[in-house]
Amino acid sequence: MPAVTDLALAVDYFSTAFGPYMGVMIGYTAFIYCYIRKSFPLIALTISENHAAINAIVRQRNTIHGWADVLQYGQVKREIEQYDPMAKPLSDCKGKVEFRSVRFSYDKKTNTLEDLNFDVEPGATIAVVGLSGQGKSSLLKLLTRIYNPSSGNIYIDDIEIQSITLESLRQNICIVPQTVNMFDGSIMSNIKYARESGSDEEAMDACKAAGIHDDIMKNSKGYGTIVGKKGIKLSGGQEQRIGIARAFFKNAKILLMDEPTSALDLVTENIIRDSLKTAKVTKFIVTLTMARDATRILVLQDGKFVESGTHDELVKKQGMYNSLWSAHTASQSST
Ligand SMILES: Nc1ncnc2c1ncn2[C@@H]1O[C@H](COP(=O)(O)OP(=O)(O)OP(=O)(O)O)[C@@H](O)[C@H]1O
Repeated sequence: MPAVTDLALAVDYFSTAFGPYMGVMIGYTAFIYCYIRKSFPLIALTISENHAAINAIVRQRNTIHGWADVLQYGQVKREIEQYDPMAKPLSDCKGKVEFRSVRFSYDKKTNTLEDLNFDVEPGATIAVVGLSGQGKSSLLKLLTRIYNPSSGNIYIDDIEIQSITLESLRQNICIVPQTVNMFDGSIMSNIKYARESGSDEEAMDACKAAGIHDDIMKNSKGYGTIVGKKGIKLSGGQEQRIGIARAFFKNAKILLMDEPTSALDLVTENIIRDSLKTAKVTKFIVTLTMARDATRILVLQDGKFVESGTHDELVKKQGMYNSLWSAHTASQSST
């Protein structure tokens, strides 16, 4: 029942921003608008992947600027929704991914990504690394069709992704974003909204794999503990692990992790690394800390791949990856 979830999320979020009466009105209006446009994922995606923008609106409470942000974001979504009317759902996704001559520009003037070519076999792990602002997150946004490439094509299982319905594409991809969105509700509902048909046991297994189960059980109400505005405040690291648990629980064939361990201690990071090694899904990981486990590391500089290989190969090469890795290990040993 994704439509019900979208409606509940819409009402909940708009109520937080605009008060209960306006929130219900705006939430319902937005829901009906999305229904008409056959785009249920719009609200859910806006909320889940653009948590920072929505939270900024919540913090500003009721300002007209907040609305402008929502509408502007909706504009981006509308552009993307102009996909092939003949688009079909992706059935039995294997998780093979291909980028062919992909170029992308946010402003149609400067290229953020240039001529990207690579293949990923099902179940492989790709680490995308580079300095800040080189285009790592942008690459992931193209795969989820938050944006379309300016030119070139992206394929999943040899099917061009613009020929796949947006809903189906996103059902087969799960994302651990840099900032994890928690909504008011129990920990269990925060995990299970990723896949409503999943069981409580599966949710708990996902939490064990993400190293958050023991923390949850320390609360007297366990998985029934309410988080968010009406309940306990989770630490950044706990939120991040809930985000990872959600992704494991969704059990999609392609997993995208955008700096998933930035707020985690070494022990928890190792639990997650072990879980990822056994997960039989295609993984894109944007973080240096986990790059050494990757089947292949792609080093991005100024929107282009400048190096590609395994950790050992790239360390031997003494190039950009080696510099990043040396700086990373030096910073780890000094903390
Ligand atoms: N929505 C946007 N509109 C315009 N430019 C953007 C947008 N998002 C990112 N950029 C620009 O695109 C470039 C690549 O950004 P991106 O976030 O992909 O880099 P990154 O390698 O993931 O960086 P970081 O490690 O800091 O997250 C940057 O110059 C950034 O300023």
